[in-house]
Amino acid sequence: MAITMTKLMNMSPTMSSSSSSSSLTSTPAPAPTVLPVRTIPGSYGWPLLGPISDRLDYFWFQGPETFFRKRIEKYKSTVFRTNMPPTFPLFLNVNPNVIAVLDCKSFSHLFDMDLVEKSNVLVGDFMPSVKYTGDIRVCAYLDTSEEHHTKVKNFALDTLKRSSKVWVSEFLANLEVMWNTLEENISSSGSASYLVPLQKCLFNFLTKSIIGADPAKSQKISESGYLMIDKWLAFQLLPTLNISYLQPLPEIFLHSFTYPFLLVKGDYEALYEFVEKEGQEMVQRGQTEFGLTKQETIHNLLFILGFNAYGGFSIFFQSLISTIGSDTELQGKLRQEVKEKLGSTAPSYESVKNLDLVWSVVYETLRLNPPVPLQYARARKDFQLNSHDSIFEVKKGELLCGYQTLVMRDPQVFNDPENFVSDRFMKETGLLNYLYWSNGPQTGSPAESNKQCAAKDYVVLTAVLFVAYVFQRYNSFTYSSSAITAVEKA
Ligand code: HEM
Repeated sequence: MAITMTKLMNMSPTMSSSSSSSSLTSTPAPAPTVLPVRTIPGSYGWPLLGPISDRLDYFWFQGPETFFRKRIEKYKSTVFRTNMPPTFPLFLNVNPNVIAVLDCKSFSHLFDMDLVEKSNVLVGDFMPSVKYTGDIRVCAYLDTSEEHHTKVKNFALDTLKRSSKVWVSEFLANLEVMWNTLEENISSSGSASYLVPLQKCLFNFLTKSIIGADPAKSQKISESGYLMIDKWLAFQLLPTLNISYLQPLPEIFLHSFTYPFLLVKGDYEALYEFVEKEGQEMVQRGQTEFGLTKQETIHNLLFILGFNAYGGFSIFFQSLISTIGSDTELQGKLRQEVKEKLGSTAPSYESVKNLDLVWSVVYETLRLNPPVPLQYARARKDFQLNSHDSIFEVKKGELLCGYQTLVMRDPQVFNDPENFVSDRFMKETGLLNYLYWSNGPQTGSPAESNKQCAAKDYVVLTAVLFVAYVFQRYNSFTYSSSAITAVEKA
């Protein structure tokens, strides 16, 4: 077992309540060791030159993973100072200075809302223009101390609860359309790129479940709603997105300035009008039950639908499909479990509960490929930050930056951390305390008092339903670079 008692005892106090249920902590633990206080290593470099050199390393010469790994090696520390893009020359009002936190223990400080605040730091010190969200700071940019966060987070949680009546049926119905399309394309062209059918499936299912509106009611939205959201997301996030090919063109044209909202204004207004007209029940509920204005309700619903849900699932399902699609042995095991435990019973909340390997594979995919790899939070006050081996002094106002892709490979917590171990979460259930993809432990509960993803449980369940559906329908499928090239029906 990878986690020793001493290591668990030394985890941050932020882990206390959820960690205590871990099966790994059931025996008395030895007293925690006293850690040395260290100055945070690393530097921000010369003004202008330091940030631009770090930006070029991050996007071009090294890429995000090597960028962080090289600095861990250089400073012999998982906590250090560095710069994060976007930076100079045209981001003069963005401060790129951060403290990187790259192990499970230091990263968990990002969840302690007494120590950190999350106002406007969703993607770092840089914040896309509020024009993209109707001049409103939507939920994900609000700190827990703001009254509006309480209102909107509770609205989001309530929306999900209400959507649960149709969540599974809508998802399965749209999955059927997706796989029918893929089969037709394989028959006609020998191969089927899955991105567009997947995004159409996600857009339809999420719009019906979250907004309570049927995209089919508007020809424009049903044909290109998913594309409108893709563009809206891309223009907001371009300065922060890693694009590894065709360098230096991305550095010059995509990472050097912000893109005006004007480029997607027409699309966003069409989506707004659609929600206003077809999602009346939800729009009304936001106003009467949660005290939001009509505009606040619609812009928040659009952000939850487009950014949180559609954006998150689009990334996550691509890694789920490629992970399972590239491993025929794993497909055999999943098929066997689904056949034995589910048979021909339709996948539902209840019927998928005992698919232990499927759940473990979903968790392991989230561990190795966290869909939202970067998380930020600002120190609310001066405090001491612990890594596994040291204590560091953090000053009020400093920005912490966690890169989950490395945090989720913390060798102090995970055995064989770099490799995909399909049954990892079947063998060690206590590990769910250290699965952080949702900006909180998988054992935590999203609430108004924290910034954990409102759909923490829905996301995992939806992925389990996806795998169960696929292996009820097929014995196997063949995957090759973003395409399905063959399916063998069950
Ligand atoms: C695979 C899909 C998803 C992923 C990977 C994901 C991931 C995340 C992450 C990492 C955060 C925290 C961001 C931060 O503060 O740094 C977050 C917040 C949030 N997510 Fe999700 N999410 C997904 C799906 C959804 C869905 C389906 C919904 C709702 C229907 C949702 C609603 C929210 C909301 C409302 C917040 C803001 C929480 C707050 O401000 O307190 N997410 N999500």
